[in-house]
Amino acid sequence: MHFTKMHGLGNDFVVIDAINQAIHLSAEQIRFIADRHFGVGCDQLLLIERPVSANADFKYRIFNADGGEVAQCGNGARCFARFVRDKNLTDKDRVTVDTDAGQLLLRFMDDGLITVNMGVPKHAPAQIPLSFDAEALLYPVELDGAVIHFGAVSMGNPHAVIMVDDVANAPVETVGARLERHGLFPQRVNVGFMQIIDRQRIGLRVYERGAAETLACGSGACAAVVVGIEQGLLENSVIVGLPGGELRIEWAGRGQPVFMSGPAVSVYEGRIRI
Ligand SMILES: N[C@@H](CCC[C@H](N)C(=O)O)C(=O)O
Repeated sequence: MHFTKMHGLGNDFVVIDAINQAIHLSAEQIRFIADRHFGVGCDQLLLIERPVSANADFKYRIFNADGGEVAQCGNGARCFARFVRDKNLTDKDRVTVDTDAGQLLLRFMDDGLITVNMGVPKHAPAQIPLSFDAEALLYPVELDGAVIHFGAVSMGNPHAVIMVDDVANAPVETVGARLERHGLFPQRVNVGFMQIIDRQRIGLRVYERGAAETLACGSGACAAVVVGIEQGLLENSVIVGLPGGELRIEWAGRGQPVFMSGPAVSVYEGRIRI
């Protein structure tokens, strides 16, 4: 099986052309490929397939390192776009892709970055999903006797966002891991730790569902900015500083899509026998 190792701000991917190769991977095989000791190593594995809708160019599927299939991946979407152009699977400047979270529109920009229309965020608890009856700006959760408050939103995948004073020292591994599997989130959750630096800049670290902390999470960056704007703390265009680099996130408010702009890089080509 041929693959390309790619990354978006250090959030790394094994990307596989499943149009020109017959690929059927079990969850166990995906865990093996993603393993950093025995396999290739990656946060997510991406499969590029033929579209399912008449107006789309491709379909892409996303698997976390734990083997679970999920519906949304912002950094993966930019890598998908770079992959289909580099492999001459398309020469379009605007690409439409089917995902399990709906269609995404991707655009190659003159500055070399890729902008993704990440869709309209969903706020109702049932749509996240989150086990609260009523929607709120912040929800409480008790962990080890302490009450923590978080914002929550779906970007096609579930996100909880906790505000911190110092993102470098945020309890990402401990609180992130506990909240990822907390009973409040029936489909588990991605957990972001956001430090507001000013109204146009935040620092963010994300403990990802099915992958633990990554160097960057595109959908997590969108979720954090949406939560910050909803609370009146951020402008409509925000630079998100992640451990792996920066993304620009733009959101005009309720009912509008979120736009994410950032880089996507190919690292090497490889073959693996499975
Ligand atoms: N790294 C991704 C998100 C990947 C999926 C996520 N871990 C989930 O389970 O929803 C991104 O850049 O958005």
